Amino acid sequence: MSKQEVVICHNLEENLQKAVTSKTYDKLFILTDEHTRTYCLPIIEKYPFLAQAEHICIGVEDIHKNLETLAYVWSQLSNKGGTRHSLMINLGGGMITDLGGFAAATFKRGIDMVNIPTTLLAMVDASVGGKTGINFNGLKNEIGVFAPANYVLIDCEFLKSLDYPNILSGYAEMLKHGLISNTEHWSELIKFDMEHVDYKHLQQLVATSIEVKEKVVEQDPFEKNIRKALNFGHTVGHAFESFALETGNPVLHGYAVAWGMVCELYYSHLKVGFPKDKLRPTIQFIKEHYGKLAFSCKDYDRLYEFMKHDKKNSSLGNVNFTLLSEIGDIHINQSATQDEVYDMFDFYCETMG
Ligand SMILES: NC(=O)c1ccc[n+]([C@@H]2O[C@H](COP(=O)([O-])OP(=O)(O)OC[C@H]3O[C@@H](n4cnc5c(N)ncnc54)[C@H](O)[C@@H]3O)[C@@H](O)[C@H]2O)c1
Ligand SMILES: O=C(O)C(=O)C[C@@H](O)[C@H](O)[C@H](O)COP(=O)(O)O
Ligand SMILES: [Zn+2]
Repeated sequence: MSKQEVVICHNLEENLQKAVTSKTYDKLFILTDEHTRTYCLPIIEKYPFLAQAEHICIGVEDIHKNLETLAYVWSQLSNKGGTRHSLMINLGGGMITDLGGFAAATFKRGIDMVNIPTTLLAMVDASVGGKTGINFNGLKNEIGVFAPANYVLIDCEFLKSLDYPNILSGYAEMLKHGLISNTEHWSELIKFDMEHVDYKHLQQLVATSIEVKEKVVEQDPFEKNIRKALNFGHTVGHAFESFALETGNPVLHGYAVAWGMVCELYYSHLKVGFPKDKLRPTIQFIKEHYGKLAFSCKDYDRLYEFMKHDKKNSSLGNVNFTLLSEIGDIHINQSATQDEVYDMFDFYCETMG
């Protein structure tokens, strides 16, 4: 996988111009969803070098991260004269960078793309590292490819119009980066005042968070080994997310990851000795800020069924976890029996109230 250039922008116009003139592109496409078309597109569409760009807009959030929307984007690229020498600019959150990235990676076997993430989650996680895809068959990211954007342009100005639940959602992935990196970063994240967000300080934390992800991706771009660390919290988190979507109460990805981390930290404590003095404050932070997902023991079988489809598994029936014996001490390819998974759910229900 070729390396992507991640730029923390001080002048987005200049950085984007550099990206779109880095090669001779015959056509520029800007992909937005209905919200980023309203809140984010006005910031960039006035740039003179984007005057002739074609616009494609899709519906919002994960219910649209599907095959139908993907086919719509492909048809727009095709009908509006896209060629292999066109450039796709994905302007939005993780839904846009995942789906737009997959559309660009597959249209005419792949065209160049630039990600301009506009949510906290997409800045620290989704736009970086090359995982693209769509949900399919009720499962998260079931279809996709690894395809890094040529450039990722980070501008925290976009966060000004983002609602608080989506700030929290992105913060959950930052917390994950804290847990898999080092105590200093984790502790700074746990102490951060989420009720009165200091955006300058947040910007510094964003830069550190991106570095954590980039370092892991550089070592293992195709998730054969250590990249599984970035999936911490997701074995259970994706099951929670798919379950919530299926039962008609979709939740934000980061919330599902935060709740997934409660289960996986508990299991880390049992299986590899993650220390209690870090378990408690992390769970407390998640409980205070993210509330809880409502489910009962009647739902355990369904949740377990979702977990059997996790991409880290090598065969159905063997659920693969990434665990932590300390902050930054990562144990990949750990497994749990069905009883152990149900014990995690019991712990979750008892602890989260
Ligand atoms: N590829 C990866 O490595 C990776 C990593 C993490 C998450 N993901 C995926 O990312 C998706 C979640 O991404 P997300 O949390 O960014 O959600 P999202 O893209 O659905 O955006 C959340 C909401 O915020 C709106 N929005 C975006 N930017 C805005 C802005 N600046 N101002 C106002 N509103 C704005 C969107 O329209 C949407 O309504 C999930 O599908 C998840 O699976 C992928
Ligand atoms: O970049 C990665 O690797 C991750 O696992 C990051 C996750 O936060 C992200 O949600 C990713 O899309 C999950 O991938 P999946 O392979 O479990 O679908
Ligand atoms: Zn995630």
